[in-house]
Amino acid sequence: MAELPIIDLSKIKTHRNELAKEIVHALENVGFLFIENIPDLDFDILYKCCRWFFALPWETRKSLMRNFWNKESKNVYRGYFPVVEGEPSRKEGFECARDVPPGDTSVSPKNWFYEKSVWPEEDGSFPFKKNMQESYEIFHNTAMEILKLCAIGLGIDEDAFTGIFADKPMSTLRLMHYPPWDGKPPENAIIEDGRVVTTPDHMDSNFLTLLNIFDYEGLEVKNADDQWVAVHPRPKTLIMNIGVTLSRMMGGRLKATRHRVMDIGVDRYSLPFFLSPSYNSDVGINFMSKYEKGHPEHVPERYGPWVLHRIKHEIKYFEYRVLPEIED
Ligand SMILES: O=C(O)CCC(=O)C(=O)O
Ligand SMILES: [Fe+2]
Repeated sequence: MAELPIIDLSKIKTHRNELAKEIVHALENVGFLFIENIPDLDFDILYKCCRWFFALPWETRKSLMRNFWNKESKNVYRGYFPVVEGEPSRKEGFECARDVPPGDTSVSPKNWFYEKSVWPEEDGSFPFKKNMQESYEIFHNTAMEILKLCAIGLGIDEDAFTGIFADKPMSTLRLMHYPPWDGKPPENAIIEDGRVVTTPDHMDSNFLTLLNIFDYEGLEVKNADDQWVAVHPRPKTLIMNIGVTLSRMMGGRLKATRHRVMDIGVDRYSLPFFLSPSYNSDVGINFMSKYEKGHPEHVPERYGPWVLHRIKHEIKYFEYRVLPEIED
């Protein structure tokens, strides 16, 4: 695979069916694509958000740390997670989301997936919270437009997918910083050919990911011939892939492609938006049988419990295996 397919969103009104077919074709084959000409998205602001946050004093980052790493914190899920020595995933991150509207009593207080985002104090020189909240909404809207195209390309109702995000999506906007290894990397970060990973081989668990890699190399995806291929950054372009949730609903017809990040020897920043359905929405298998005859019967399944089990007990990435269970 040479380059990833490129979807030009400036054609969204004029070439709707064409784009829809291109997206579905890309998801049926490569599973990764570039998205360019995204309305309203300011890549310079996104980069500034990364640089601003990770330049904050350690004490400030620590005060936003999840409760697992800082017992003085109340936040379990949102906020800051630190670099954990000995992990093959060498990154610190900051995660935020759209808060549930005040007074919404439909969410159990024990359901930490919906806890309020925590924010660092600002001195007025850079509107970090405002930029992050606005960017979250731009990513969300972009994802909804893409999912409409995806449905059109599959020949089903345009809103077949968007409905499960209408009420309280569990999406996350994450800033990431990969600092260079401090000395020798741990054995579990060294792969077959002696090279070093900073995010090991994985598939995303959520529904769809929109990723910014700025000007950084390092991302690799596995192609249909089972070869790792480098994704070179393109200016002002997002990388899109789907997660296991959507792939599983589609019986594997749309591909959740394996990917990893290689050590590039210097600080690396990236910014993924992990689009995730609402906790109670149905992401069960055989989704297409809701729209077409000839598929095995759809089996309803709630997103929240399914994804918690997957990230905590099956995948066990360091930032997720520490999460508590949810009784609901
Ligand atoms: O940092 C990157 O380029 C990709 C990170 C990634 O794949 C992830 O966080 O799921
Ligand atoms: Fe990923």
